[in-house]
Amino acid sequence: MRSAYGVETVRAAERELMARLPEGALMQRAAAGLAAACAELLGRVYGARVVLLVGSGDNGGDALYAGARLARRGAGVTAVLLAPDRTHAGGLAALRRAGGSVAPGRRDDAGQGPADLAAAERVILAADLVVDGIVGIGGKGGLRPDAAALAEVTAASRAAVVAVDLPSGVEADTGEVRGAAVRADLTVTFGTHKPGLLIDPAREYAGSVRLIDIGLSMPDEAELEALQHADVAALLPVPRAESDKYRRGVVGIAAGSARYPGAAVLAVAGALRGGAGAVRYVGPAGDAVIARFPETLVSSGSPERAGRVQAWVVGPGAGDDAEAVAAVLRADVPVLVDADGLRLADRDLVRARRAPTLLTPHAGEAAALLGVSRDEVEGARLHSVRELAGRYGATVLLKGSTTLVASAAGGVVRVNPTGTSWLATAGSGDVLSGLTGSLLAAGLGALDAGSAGAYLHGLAGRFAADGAPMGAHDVAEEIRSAWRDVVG
Ligand SMILES: NC(=O)C1=CN([C@@H]2O[C@H](COP(=O)(O)OP(=O)(O)OC[C@H]3O[C@@H](n4cnc5c(N)ncnc54)[C@H](O)[C@@H]3O)[C@@H](O)[C@H]2O)[C@@H](O)CC1
Ligand SMILES: Nc1ncnc2c1ncn2[C@@H]1O[C@H](COP(=O)(O)OP(=O)(O)O)[C@@H](O)[C@H]1O
Ligand SMILES: [K+]
Repeated sequence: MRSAYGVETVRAAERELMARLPEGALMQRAAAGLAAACAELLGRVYGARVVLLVGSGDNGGDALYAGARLARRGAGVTAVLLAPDRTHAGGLAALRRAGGSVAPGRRDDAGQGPADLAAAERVILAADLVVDGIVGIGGKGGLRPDAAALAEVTAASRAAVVAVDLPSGVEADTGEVRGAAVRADLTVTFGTHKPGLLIDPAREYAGSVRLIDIGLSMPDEAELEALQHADVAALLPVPRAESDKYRRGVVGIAAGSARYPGAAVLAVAGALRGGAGAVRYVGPAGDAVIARFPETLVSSGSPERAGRVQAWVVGPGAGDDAEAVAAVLRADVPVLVDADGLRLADRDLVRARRAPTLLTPHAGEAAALLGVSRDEVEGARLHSVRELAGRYGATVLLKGSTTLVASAAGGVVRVNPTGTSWLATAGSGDVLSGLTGSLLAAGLGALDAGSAGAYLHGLAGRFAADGAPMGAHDVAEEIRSAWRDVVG
């Protein structure tokens, strides 16, 4: 399990540890890890041109001490100071002792003003490596103009960019990015991941992320967590000697329409690979389903008369069949609502349910449910998924470049680490809903089913694409390889 904690929790853990350590020890640990990562990225430190972007807090202090270490190994290190009078004094002294220099300030005489942008631009454009120590977990709001200008110059440079703790300009707690932010190739983060490093759009700015252990001990419950293979393997159902098809769970799929029979086929394709013992299909696309998957138990008419199921999936390609959605929501078993079902589901009916409900919107569907724009959802995924979960009293899986799963009761949010943008292909969401519904039928809770489903689906997408375009049915076919990879 990879866990991420918000700023307040990190600060509390830092305070607790700092009280037991000599002053400055934590910053030295951070700087040592940062310098080692920079050296590795550079390959050859001696003679490398390194520029430090230094803000007024301890994030800048980390950059300065790391820069001093690199200077001692022969790099030419120049610091660009955003606020010379508030620069970390110890870090700046260490850099100077090691032979590093400071880019000229705006007042030519003593060079004491904030960095002159033209001078900063010259050194940044000539650098091999830029170390972004503008701001870390102390950041508030979008970058101020001076800092934003440096982020923009850095983007124009061909230097490798290493962000200290976080790319400056991204929100640590949410993954939101308001205005300019530094785009890093590598982010070296300290003590623990922060939610912003795992959630888009901020995640994209972070590049690859390296975690440096500085000895913090974090609470058991994280704010955000990403399952790994072993966590998913422990959740996946395995048939035992006493299993039969009913005991393994029957998943009902109420999906598809005369117009969209393919959605039914794809949802069934996912469900057949999700661990339930049988898949029932109810709806107008029975012929298409049975032609492709003869093992499906097919019926038409109302879901209420389809026979017993342990979980329902409703909505993919369902058109306007509001009655089928209402009938499924009245069933006292776990229900997954996707696609058209989201539009048709009555919120009070969802809220009144006693069995678990899992809603699986993409950003556009979530936007419609929340009454905001798609951009707002994509810019604030964590907020959006929590808000929807609260409003509907349901577990919500928000799909997209960062898939998140949140429970109605709050608590930890799961982020899926396996996704791939190749999954942005018509019908792949239908496969996900079938697969995840099958996991619900097999007995997983809604948070676990959603996160294990997204995990397998992401992995299957990677296997199916393997660097080339693929269709949603290819994803369904690779679920079995993904499953084997996870449990193997
Ligand atoms: N507290 C600790 O024990 C440790 C902290 N470490 C480092 O310290 C950082 C936190 O340091 P600080 O609390 O000093 O905070 P930061 O250095 O992250 O940021 C605070 C400074 O940035 C400025 N600032 C805030 N928002 C800004 C914006 N939007 N645009 C431009 N400037 C802005 C503020 O004026 C303030 O001076 C961590 O991210 C990490 O890099 C590490 O050295 C490890 C140990
Ligand atoms: N840019 C992306 N990166 C990673 N995964 C994505 C991206 N875009 C879409 N996906 C995934 O692809 C699937 C698409 O689902 P959905 O939007 O419901 O499509 P459809 O309705 O056509 O089935 C979801 O699992 C989603 O998380
Ligand atoms: K930073």
